[in-house]
Amino acid sequence: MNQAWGLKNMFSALTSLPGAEAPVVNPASDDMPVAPPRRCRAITIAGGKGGVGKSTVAVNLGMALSMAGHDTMLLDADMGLANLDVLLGLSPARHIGHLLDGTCSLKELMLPAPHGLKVIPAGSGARRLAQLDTREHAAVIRAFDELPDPPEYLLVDTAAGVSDNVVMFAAAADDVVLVVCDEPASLTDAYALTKVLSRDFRVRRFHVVANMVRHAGEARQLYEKLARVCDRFLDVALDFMGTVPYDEHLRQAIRRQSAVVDLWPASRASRGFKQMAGVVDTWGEPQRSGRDRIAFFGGRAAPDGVGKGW
Ligand SMILES: Nc1ncnc2c1ncn2[C@@H]1O[C@H](COP(=O)(O)OP(=O)(O)OP(=O)(O)O)[C@@H](O)[C@H]1O
Repeated sequence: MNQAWGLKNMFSALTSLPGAEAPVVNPASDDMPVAPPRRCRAITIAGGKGGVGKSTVAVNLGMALSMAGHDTMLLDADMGLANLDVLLGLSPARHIGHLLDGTCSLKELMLPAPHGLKVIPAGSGARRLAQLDTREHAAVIRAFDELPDPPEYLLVDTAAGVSDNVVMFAAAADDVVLVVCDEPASLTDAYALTKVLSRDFRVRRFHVVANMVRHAGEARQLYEKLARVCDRFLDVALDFMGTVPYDEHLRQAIRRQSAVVDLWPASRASRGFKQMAGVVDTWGEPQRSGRDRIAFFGGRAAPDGVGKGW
């Protein structure tokens, strides 16, 4: 089996509720079918370049989805340099490393954030975590299978660059969001990531968020620049997902270790995040299922050396 394709379907499979395809019979009414439970939609937030606002978008889009009544989970996949817990003022006692060494479950790792958002912290300052191999990343992805009640949305915040960590989580997700801002390196790095994901992992669709936008028209220009070069050289489709204006409220919210959508819901940035949450809500359920592909990682023991010296 092509590994990339396997992973892509795996993530969807592992975050799907058991029995998601089959109509469920309501026990109260003998044979009256009820709607099957909704599948989890896994959305990876990437961008290539550091500092473009990936974590900011992940936290605020995640909380905007929660505020809109969606069961939402945020996974910090910036292993070794985690910062979502800091952005939200959370104090994790454990991290993904403890999940990998088997000393806690995904559910035990989960931290509650405001408005019902759930956060899975990655751990900071552990070099070993920043060097997870393919099997270890796969084990993290597989751990979602343990969740008896997967969320409606799983947002995955990734690191900068095109490391294995970033491409595995992006390739495994249902959607990839590219966060860009008006800096030449942001567009070239976003293009490089798009190229790797499309060429090596067959990711064909990307959603673009223009961040730190300072004037009307800048967001569209950014999107069009990236779309033009991708159209010319890659076999991908890009859609424009939304805009976050440059907004000092965001920096103040970070200093107060809170999400701007929580502290200042009427700010310009918050309005951008809420619009984006509305866009995500139109995507509906992921089409892919592939529960049978769970066997791809099934039965693998914890990789050697995992959990030593976090
Ligand atoms: N729309 C915005 N308006 C003002 N400041 C912003 C905006 N978006 C992000 N920032 C600021 O830019 C900085 C970088 O943001 P963030 O940490 O989210 O980027 P990142 O892409 O996740 O970075 P890294 O790759 O290093 O993890 C932060 O100080 C954040 O407050």
